[in-house]
Amino acid sequence: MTKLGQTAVMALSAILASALASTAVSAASLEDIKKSGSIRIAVANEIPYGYVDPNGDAKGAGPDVAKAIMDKLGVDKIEWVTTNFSSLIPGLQADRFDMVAAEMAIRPDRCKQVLFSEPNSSYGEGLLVAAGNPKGVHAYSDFADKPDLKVAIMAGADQLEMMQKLGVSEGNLVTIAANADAISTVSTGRADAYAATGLTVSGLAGQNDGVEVAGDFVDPVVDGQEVRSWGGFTFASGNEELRDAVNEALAEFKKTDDWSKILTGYGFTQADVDGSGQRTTEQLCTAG
Ligand SMILES: CC1=N[C@H](C(=O)O)[C@@H](O)CN1
Repeated sequence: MTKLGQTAVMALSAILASALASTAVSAASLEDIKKSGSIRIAVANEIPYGYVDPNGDAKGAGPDVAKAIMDKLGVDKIEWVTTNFSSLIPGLQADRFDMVAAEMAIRPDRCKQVLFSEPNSSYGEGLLVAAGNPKGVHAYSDFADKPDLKVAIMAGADQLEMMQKLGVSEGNLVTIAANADAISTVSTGRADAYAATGLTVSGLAGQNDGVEVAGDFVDPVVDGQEVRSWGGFTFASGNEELRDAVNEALAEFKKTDDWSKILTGYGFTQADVDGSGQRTTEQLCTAG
């Protein structure tokens, strides 16, 4: 390329970069939120983490704690947004909402894309199977050991990485768009089980007689450790002020009985509640 050509290409790249920068969306700041008295918070309709019930009321460990936090911050109005789990991070990045209250697991790959509060919860894994567990599935590793078995996972959820680490091949994975699709996927035999958190699975099993929680469940061991997740509130990168204000209010609220009552009221065990304080977000974001 001639020198003139190179200069033209560089000039064009600079124009493109500045055009892209000017269209980049920036999240509502803590100041904006306090001034308007209103915040947009997303959930992924997953009982008991975050969901909007048929009356339009937001419920779950994330929303109930978020309501208490917003009260402390003097934010009167919460506009609840429901979206698929896989759209939570892109939605924050596109400024569709200011915060996520889905108890999304704090993981290093996600910490590179968004900000997390300190943990609000901790939880383990489970399996949803068809009534009577016709294939006798009891562990995530079954899907690696018995190649004819298929397991459903929700798009964007961390069970994908667990299955990959356990050696489950792509062909044995059935990806569903939303948690609500799990019941039909499992009861019709499209997949032999749905892998999700233990509480997600019991929430679904309680909704339909065609499915049940796999009994004698063997907790998955990945990278030599039994899988445990720590859920937190999520914010767009750059929105540290909002994250810090939420962290401050959360730390205070976690000292109260109201906080633990919210969690146990949604089925979290005392070990889940106590476990939430056993990791910091920094530790979880930098875990190997
Ligand atoms: C609350 C929750 N946690 C996991 C995750 O963060 O990927 C998934 O199981 C989806 N739902």
